[in-house]
Amino acid sequence: MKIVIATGNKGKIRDFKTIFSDVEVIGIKELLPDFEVEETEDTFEGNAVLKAESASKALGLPVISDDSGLCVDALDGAPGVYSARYAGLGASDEDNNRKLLAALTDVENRSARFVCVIALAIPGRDTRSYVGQLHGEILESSAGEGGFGYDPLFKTLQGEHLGMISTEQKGEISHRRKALEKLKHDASAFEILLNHDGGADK
Ligand SMILES: O=c1nc[nH]c2c1ncn2[C@H]1C[C@H](O)[C@@H](COP(=O)(O)OP(=O)(O)OP(=O)(O)O)O1
Ligand SMILES: [Mg+2]
Repeated sequence: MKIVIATGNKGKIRDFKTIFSDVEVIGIKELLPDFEVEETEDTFEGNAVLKAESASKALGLPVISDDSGLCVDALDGAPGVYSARYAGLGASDEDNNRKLLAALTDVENRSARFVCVIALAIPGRDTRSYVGQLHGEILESSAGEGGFGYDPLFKTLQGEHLGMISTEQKGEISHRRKALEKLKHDASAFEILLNHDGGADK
């Protein structure tokens, strides 16, 4: 079984591979090295749909995408859908993390949540999407080397530091896991996603 994911983010692909241990996960760049989609929508769902539909159309196959980010209460939900470009276009995770810590200097309310929207595009069908969230807080400084993106700055409500736990542990609790569970519960759609040949012969 194979699943194509319309993402160029290696951290997301690693998360998906861990969560889907019994399915082969293929990043879109393995099939279409130049795949890029401009994220022009102002919601996670909107951008997730853009990415999934564009990849599905290009391949003629069912595809999932992931649009995700970090919403900080004290910043009115920022960086939100702009999480990847918070410190500017082409910003690194380190640049974004530095900017976030600076924005929260002396801020007491550090509550935040990760949001993940997975869209499933199937040729000839309406695209569906599934949301998962993980609540927690932003640390005063980074902790651990694990994960990707904003993980080293995040502690869950249950006290797990995402930069200090394994990919397997993150895969049990993450916003990405929660969105995927919803997709799995949409059994007929999930069935179609799994029962195709993920472009291996293309
Ligand atoms: O579990 C996570 N742990 C830490 N950080 C995370 C996570 N999930 C998303 N994030 C951050 C990374 C990036 O700054 C932004 C996603 O932006 P987003 O546009 O969805 O992804 P992206 O541009 O890296 O790859 P792509 O669009 O090809 O899927 O949120
Ligand atoms: Mg992106």
